[in-house]
Amino acid sequence: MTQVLELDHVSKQFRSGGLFSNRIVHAVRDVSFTLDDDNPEVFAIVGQSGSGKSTLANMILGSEEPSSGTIRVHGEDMSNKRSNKERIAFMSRVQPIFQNPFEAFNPLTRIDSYLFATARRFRKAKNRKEEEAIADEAMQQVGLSIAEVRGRYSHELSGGQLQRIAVARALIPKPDLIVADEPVSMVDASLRMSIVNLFRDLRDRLGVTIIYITHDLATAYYIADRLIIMKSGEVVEQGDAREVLDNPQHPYSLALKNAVLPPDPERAHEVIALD
Ligand SMILES: Nc1ncnc2c1ncn2[C@@H]1O[C@H](COP(=O)(O)OP(=O)(O)OP(=O)(O)O)[C@@H](O)[C@H]1O
Repeated sequence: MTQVLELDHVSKQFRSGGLFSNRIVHAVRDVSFTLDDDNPEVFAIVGQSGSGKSTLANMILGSEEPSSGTIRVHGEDMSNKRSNKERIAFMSRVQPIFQNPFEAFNPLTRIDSYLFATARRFRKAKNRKEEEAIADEAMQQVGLSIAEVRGRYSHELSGGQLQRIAVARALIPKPDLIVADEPVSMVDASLRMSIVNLFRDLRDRLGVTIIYITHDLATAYYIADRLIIMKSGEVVEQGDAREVLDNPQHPYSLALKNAVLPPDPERAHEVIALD
């Protein structure tokens, strides 16, 4: 069995409070998990603000180095990959979706040009016709088309549409892992369900593994196959999402569940829509 991603005792410390401060923040402590290649899943990383979720995401995306431990993508240790060619090969396999779709797209740049540039960079599109075909294929995967955004700018589109376009852009390199950091928290509540459903759909149709990072147990319960719950940088609970959330063992998971999930968690989707 091969692994899309393997975290092996990964930790990250930051020095906080300036150059001469000795205060150390343990943002991530000794986190290990694996995501198998032949079993695409939605894997949720759940925790409240400051629990270390984004630091973990940044390390998986290669934008932060672990202080200790190893991250392997398809068995390769990412910390050795330094050349531009190696970076592009890595990025084509692991793609990010960020929290704020309005920040992901420059207001002065046409939306379609982002998709075309990604098609040139990652799929070697040689002319506009090839760029259009690749961009349209990705847009169709998220229920849109290139015709709908041609010549338009980010302020002309809703947060929900922009987040779908961000997903389309992430699909262009044909990744096998998408790391989505709080992807619905800035999207209108009425559109959240359609975005979380899209992740499940991509898992099933394209076999993409999704790391879904959230503070929101309701969406995690609704879409995740497995999850880890983080507190102060540590994994306090992990396993099958339904099993963990139906019967949390750690007091923190229990408190989190009582705070956000309805008494009947099968109705989690109602909370997501009404939030
Ligand atoms: N570059 C940094 N320098 C110093 N401390 C940092 C840095 N990045 C994160 N931290 C600290 O590490 C801890 C974990 O932060 P992180 O952003 O990973 O948490 P989070 O769960 O993603 O929270 P949020 O949802 O608010 O982003 C916090 O105490 C944070 O202040």
